[in-house]
Amino acid sequence: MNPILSVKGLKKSYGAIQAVRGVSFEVMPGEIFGVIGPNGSGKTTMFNSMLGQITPDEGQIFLNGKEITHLNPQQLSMQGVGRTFQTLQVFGNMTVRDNLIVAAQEHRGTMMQRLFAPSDSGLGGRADELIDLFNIAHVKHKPAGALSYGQQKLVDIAMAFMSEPALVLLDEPCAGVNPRLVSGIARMLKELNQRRQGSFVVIEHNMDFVMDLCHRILVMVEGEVMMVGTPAEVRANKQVLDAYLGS
Ligand SMILES: Nc1ncnc2c1ncn2[C@@H]1O[C@H](COP(=O)(O)OP(=O)(O)OP(=O)(O)O)[C@@H](O)[C@H]1O
Repeated sequence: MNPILSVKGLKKSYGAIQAVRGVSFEVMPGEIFGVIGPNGSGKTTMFNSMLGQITPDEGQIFLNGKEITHLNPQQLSMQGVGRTFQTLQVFGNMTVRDNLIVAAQEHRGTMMQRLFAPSDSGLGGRADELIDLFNIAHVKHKPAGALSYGQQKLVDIAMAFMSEPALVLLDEPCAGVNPRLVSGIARMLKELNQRRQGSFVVIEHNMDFVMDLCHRILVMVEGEVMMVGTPAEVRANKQVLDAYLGS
Protein backbone atom coordinates (compact mmCIF):
# COMPACT_ATOMS: atom_id res chain seq x y z
CA MET A 1 0.00 0.00 0.00
CA ASN A 2 1.31 3.47 -0.87
CA PRO A 3 1.20 6.26 1.71
CA ILE A 4 -1.46 8.94 1.37
CA LEU A 5 0.92 11.50 2.86
CA SER A 6 4.72 11.57 2.67
CA VAL A 7 6.76 14.28 4.35
CA LYS A 8 10.43 14.25 3.39
CA GLY A 9 13.22 16.21 5.05
CA LEU A 10 11.06 19.15 6.14
CA LYS A 11 13.01 22.09 7.62
CA LYS A 12 11.93 25.52 8.81
CA SER A 13 13.84 28.14 10.77
CA TYR A 14 12.78 31.49 12.17
CA GLY A 15 16.05 33.42 12.15
CA ALA A 16 18.37 31.50 14.48
CA ILE A 17 15.56 29.23 15.78
CA GLN A 18 15.50 25.90 13.94
CA ALA A 19 11.85 25.04 14.59
CA VAL A 20 11.72 21.95 12.30
CA ARG A 21 15.03 20.22 11.62
CA GLY A 22 14.54 17.66 8.86
CA VAL A 23 11.31 15.81 9.66
CA SER A 24 10.24 12.81 7.56
CA PHE A 25 7.25 10.50 8.03
CA GLU A 26 4.47 8.72 6.15
CA VAL A 27 0.76 8.35 6.81
CA MET A 28 -1.03 5.35 5.33
CA PRO A 29 -4.57 5.36 3.86
CA GLY A 30 -7.16 4.97 6.61
CA GLU A 31 -4.66 5.73 9.33
CA ILE A 32 -5.19 8.04 12.32
CA PHE A 33 -1.75 9.48 12.91
CA GLY A 34 -1.00 11.53 16.03
CA VAL A 35 1.71 14.14 16.52
CA ILE A 36 2.78 14.90 20.07
CA GLY A 37 5.68 16.75 21.63
CA PRO A 38 6.47 19.24 24.37
CA ASN A 39 5.64 22.94 23.88
CA GLY A 40 7.87 24.56 21.27
CA SER A 41 8.93 21.25 19.69
CA GLY A 42 7.84 22.39 16.21
CA LYS A 43 4.47 20.67 15.77
CA THR A 44 2.56 23.77 14.66
CA THR A 45 5.37 24.88 12.35
CA MET A 46 5.35 21.45 10.71
CA PHE A 47 1.55 21.47 10.42
CA ASN A 48 1.45 24.94 8.93
CA SER A 49 4.13 23.95 6.41
CA MET A 50 2.01 20.96 5.40
CA LEU A 51 -1.06 23.19 5.07
CA GLY A 52 0.51 25.80 2.79
CA GLN A 53 0.39 28.44 5.49
CA ILE A 54 4.12 28.86 5.80
CA THR A 55 6.81 28.01 3.26
CA PRO A 56 9.30 25.39 4.46
CA ASP A 57 12.99 26.15 3.90
CA GLU A 58 13.64 22.60 2.68
CA GLY A 59 11.80 19.35 2.13
CA GLN A 60 8.91 17.98 0.12
CA ILE A 61 5.34 16.92 0.85
CA PHE A 62 3.42 14.41 -1.28
CA LEU A 63 -0.29 13.56 -1.29
CA ASN A 64 -0.92 10.19 -2.93
CA GLY A 65 2.48 10.47 -4.59
CA LYS A 66 1.80 13.92 -6.05
CA GLU A 67 3.92 16.80 -4.78
CA ILE A 68 1.89 19.42 -2.88
CA THR A 69 4.77 21.26 -1.18
CA HIS A 70 4.06 24.71 -2.54
CA LEU A 71 0.27 24.64 -2.86
CA ASN A 72 -1.72 27.28 -0.99
CA PRO A 73 -4.49 26.34 1.49
CA GLN A 74 -7.26 26.67 -1.10
CA GLN A 75 -5.42 24.52 -3.64
CA LEU A 76 -4.79 21.94 -0.92
CA SER A 77 -8.46 21.92 -0.05
CA MET A 78 -9.33 21.27 -3.71
CA GLN A 79 -6.85 18.36 -3.67
CA GLY A 80 -8.75 16.75 -0.79
CA VAL A 81 -6.91 18.06 2.27
CA GLY A 82 -9.23 19.29 5.04
CA ARG A 83 -8.27 20.90 8.31
CA THR A 84 -9.48 22.20 11.63
CA PHE A 85 -7.93 25.18 13.37
CA GLN A 86 -7.01 25.75 17.02
CA THR A 87 -9.53 28.60 17.05
CA LEU A 88 -13.18 28.16 16.07
CA GLN A 89 -14.08 28.94 12.46
CA VAL A 90 -17.90 28.84 12.73
CA PHE A 91 -20.11 31.72 11.57
CA GLY A 92 -21.98 32.71 14.74
CA ASN A 93 -25.06 34.16 13.01
CA MET A 94 -25.59 31.19 10.71
CA THR A 95 -27.38 28.02 11.79
CA VAL A 96 -25.34 24.93 12.55
CA ARG A 97 -26.66 23.20 9.42
CA ASP A 98 -25.88 26.18 7.19
CA ASN A 99 -22.36 26.37 8.61
CA LEU A 100 -21.80 22.79 7.47
CA ILE A 101 -23.30 23.43 4.02
CA VAL A 102 -21.22 26.57 3.48
CA ALA A 103 -18.07 24.70 4.52
CA ALA A 104 -18.44 22.40 1.50
CA GLN A 105 -19.79 24.86 -1.06
CA GLU A 106 -16.46 26.07 -2.37
CA HIS A 107 -16.01 22.59 -3.84
CA ARG A 108 -19.25 22.83 -5.79
CA GLY A 109 -18.25 24.07 -9.23
CA THR A 110 -18.58 27.49 -10.81
CA MET A 111 -20.63 30.42 -9.53
CA MET A 112 -23.30 29.71 -12.20
CA GLN A 113 -23.54 26.04 -11.23
CA ARG A 114 -23.96 27.05 -7.59
CA LEU A 115 -26.55 29.70 -8.47
CA PHE A 116 -28.81 27.11 -10.13
CA ALA A 117 -28.19 24.36 -7.59
CA PRO A 118 -30.80 23.47 -4.92
CA SER A 119 -30.80 25.87 -1.96
CA ASP A 120 -28.74 23.48 0.14
CA SER A 121 -26.52 22.78 -2.90
CA GLY A 122 -27.45 19.12 -2.56
CA LEU A 123 -25.33 19.00 0.58
CA GLY A 124 -28.16 18.78 3.12
CA GLY A 125 -28.06 15.00 3.37
CA ARG A 126 -24.37 14.95 4.11
CA ALA A 127 -24.75 17.78 6.63
CA ASP A 128 -27.53 15.86 8.41
CA GLU A 129 -25.44 12.70 8.50
CA LEU A 130 -22.57 14.55 10.20
CA ILE A 131 -24.98 16.40 12.50
CA ASP A 132 -26.35 13.03 13.68
CA LEU A 133 -22.87 11.54 14.07
CA PHE A 134 -21.72 14.51 16.15
CA ASN A 135 -24.90 14.42 18.31
CA ILE A 136 -25.91 17.99 17.52
CA ALA A 137 -29.27 17.35 15.79
CA HIS A 138 -31.17 19.13 18.60
CA VAL A 139 -29.34 22.40 17.85
CA LYS A 140 -29.02 22.18 14.07
CA HIS A 141 -31.39 25.10 13.38
CA LYS A 142 -29.89 27.34 16.06
CA PRO A 143 -27.32 30.04 15.28
CA ALA A 144 -23.92 28.45 15.91
CA GLY A 145 -22.95 31.42 18.09
CA ALA A 146 -25.67 30.47 20.60
CA LEU A 147 -24.07 27.07 21.29
CA SER A 148 -21.65 26.21 24.09
CA TYR A 149 -17.95 26.22 23.24
CA GLY A 150 -17.86 22.41 23.21
CA GLN A 151 -20.82 22.19 20.81
CA GLN A 152 -19.24 24.82 18.55
CA LYS A 153 -16.07 22.75 18.54
CA LEU A 154 -18.08 19.76 17.31
CA VAL A 155 -19.59 21.90 14.53
CA ASP A 156 -16.11 23.10 13.65
CA ILE A 157 -14.76 19.55 13.40
CA ALA A 158 -17.80 18.37 11.41
CA MET A 159 -17.24 21.26 8.95
CA ALA A 160 -13.80 19.90 8.07
CA PHE A 161 -15.43 16.65 6.89
CA MET A 162 -18.17 18.19 4.72
CA SER A 163 -16.09 18.19 1.54
CA GLU A 164 -15.26 14.48 2.10
CA PRO A 165 -11.51 15.09 2.21
CA ALA A 166 -9.10 12.20 1.77
CA LEU A 167 -6.84 13.61 4.48
CA VAL A 168 -7.86 15.75 7.45
CA LEU A 169 -5.38 17.61 9.65
CA LEU A 170 -6.80 18.32 13.10
CA ASP A 171 -5.06 20.98 15.18
CA GLU A 172 -5.70 20.37 18.89
CA PRO A 173 -9.34 19.25 18.58
CA CYS A 174 -9.62 18.94 22.38
CA ALA A 175 -8.20 22.34 23.30
CA GLY A 176 -10.58 24.11 25.68
CA VAL A 177 -13.10 21.26 25.52
CA ASN A 178 -14.82 19.94 28.65
CA PRO A 179 -13.06 16.66 29.65
CA ARG A 180 -16.42 14.83 29.45
CA LEU A 181 -16.62 15.67 25.75
CA VAL A 182 -13.08 14.51 24.96
CA SER A 183 -13.87 10.80 24.81
CA GLY A 184 -16.97 11.65 22.74
CA ILE A 185 -14.80 13.44 20.16
CA ALA A 186 -12.49 10.41 19.98
CA ARG A 187 -15.49 8.12 19.43
CA MET A 188 -16.92 10.35 16.68
CA LEU A 189 -13.58 10.57 14.88
CA LYS A 190 -13.13 6.78 15.05
CA GLU A 191 -16.60 6.33 13.60
CA LEU A 192 -15.86 8.76 10.74
CA ASN A 193 -12.56 7.03 10.09
CA GLN A 194 -14.29 3.67 9.81
CA ARG A 195 -17.22 4.88 7.73
CA ARG A 196 -15.17 6.82 5.21
CA GLN A 197 -11.71 5.26 5.41
CA GLY A 198 -10.29 8.78 5.62
CA SER A 199 -6.82 9.47 6.99
CA PHE A 200 -6.28 11.91 9.84
CA VAL A 201 -3.25 13.66 11.27
CA VAL A 202 -3.95 14.98 14.77
CA ILE A 203 -1.84 17.34 16.87
CA GLU A 204 -3.03 17.17 20.46
CA HIS A 205 -1.68 17.73 23.97
CA ASN A 206 -4.30 15.52 25.63
CA MET A 207 -2.35 12.29 25.94
CA ASP A 208 -5.28 10.05 26.87
CA PHE A 209 -7.13 11.22 23.76
CA VAL A 210 -4.13 10.60 21.48
CA MET A 211 -3.45 7.17 22.96
CA ASP A 212 -7.11 6.17 22.61
CA LEU A 213 -7.61 7.52 19.07
CA CYS A 214 -4.41 7.09 17.08
CA HIS A 215 -3.08 4.04 15.28
CA ARG A 216 0.47 5.46 15.27
CA ILE A 217 2.03 8.46 16.95
CA LEU A 218 5.00 10.64 16.00
CA VAL A 219 6.86 12.12 18.95
CA MET A 220 8.56 15.39 18.10
CA VAL A 221 11.27 16.89 20.31
CA GLU A 222 13.27 20.02 19.52
CA GLY A 223 12.25 20.02 15.87
CA GLU A 224 13.17 16.38 15.26
CA VAL A 225 11.35 13.05 15.17
CA MET A 226 12.18 11.19 18.38
CA MET A 227 10.12 8.15 17.42
CA VAL A 228 7.11 6.91 15.48
CA GLY A 229 5.21 4.01 17.00
CA THR A 230 1.97 2.56 18.24
CA PRO A 231 0.46 4.02 21.43
CA ALA A 232 1.85 1.03 23.36
CA GLU A 233 5.35 1.59 21.94
CA VAL A 234 5.23 5.31 22.74
CA ARG A 235 4.02 4.63 26.29
CA ALA A 236 6.86 2.17 26.85
CA ASN A 237 9.61 4.48 25.56
CA LYS A 238 11.71 5.93 28.38
CA GLN A 239 13.12 8.70 26.16
CA VAL A 240 9.59 9.96 25.53
CA LEU A 241 8.83 10.00 29.22
CA ASP A 242 12.04 11.93 29.89
CA ALA A 243 11.26 14.45 27.13
CA TYR A 244 7.90 15.19 28.72
CA LEU A 245 9.08 15.28 32.30
CA GLY A 246 12.03 17.42 31.25
CA SER A 247 9.85 20.00 29.48
N1 LIG B 1 6.44 33.01 13.81
C1 LIG B 1 7.48 32.65 14.57
N2 LIG B 1 8.55 33.46 14.71
C2 LIG B 1 9.61 33.12 15.45
N3 LIG B 1 9.71 31.94 16.13
C3 LIG B 1 8.67 31.11 16.05
C4 LIG B 1 7.50 31.40 15.28
N4 LIG B 1 6.63 30.35 15.38
C5 LIG B 1 7.22 29.45 16.18
N5 LIG B 1 8.45 29.89 16.59
C6 LIG B 1 9.39 29.17 17.43
O1 LIG B 1 9.62 27.91 16.81
C7 LIG B 1 9.71 26.86 17.79
C8 LIG B 1 8.64 25.81 17.48
O2 LIG B 1 7.35 26.39 17.71
P1 LIG B 1 5.98 25.65 17.35
O3 LIG B 1 4.87 26.60 17.66
O4 LIG B 1 6.06 25.11 15.98
O5 LIG B 1 5.99 24.46 18.42
P2 LIG B 1 4.78 23.58 18.96
O6 LIG B 1 5.35 22.22 19.19
O7 LIG B 1 3.63 23.69 18.06
O8 LIG B 1 4.45 24.27 20.35
P3 LIG B 1 3.04 24.26 21.17
O9 LIG B 1 2.81 22.85 21.59
O10 LIG B 1 3.34 25.17 22.32
O11 LIG B 1 1.99 24.80 20.25
C9 LIG B 1 9.56 27.54 19.14
O12 LIG B 1 10.84 27.81 19.64
C10 LIG B 1 8.83 28.82 18.81
O13 LIG B 1 9.14 29.83 19.76
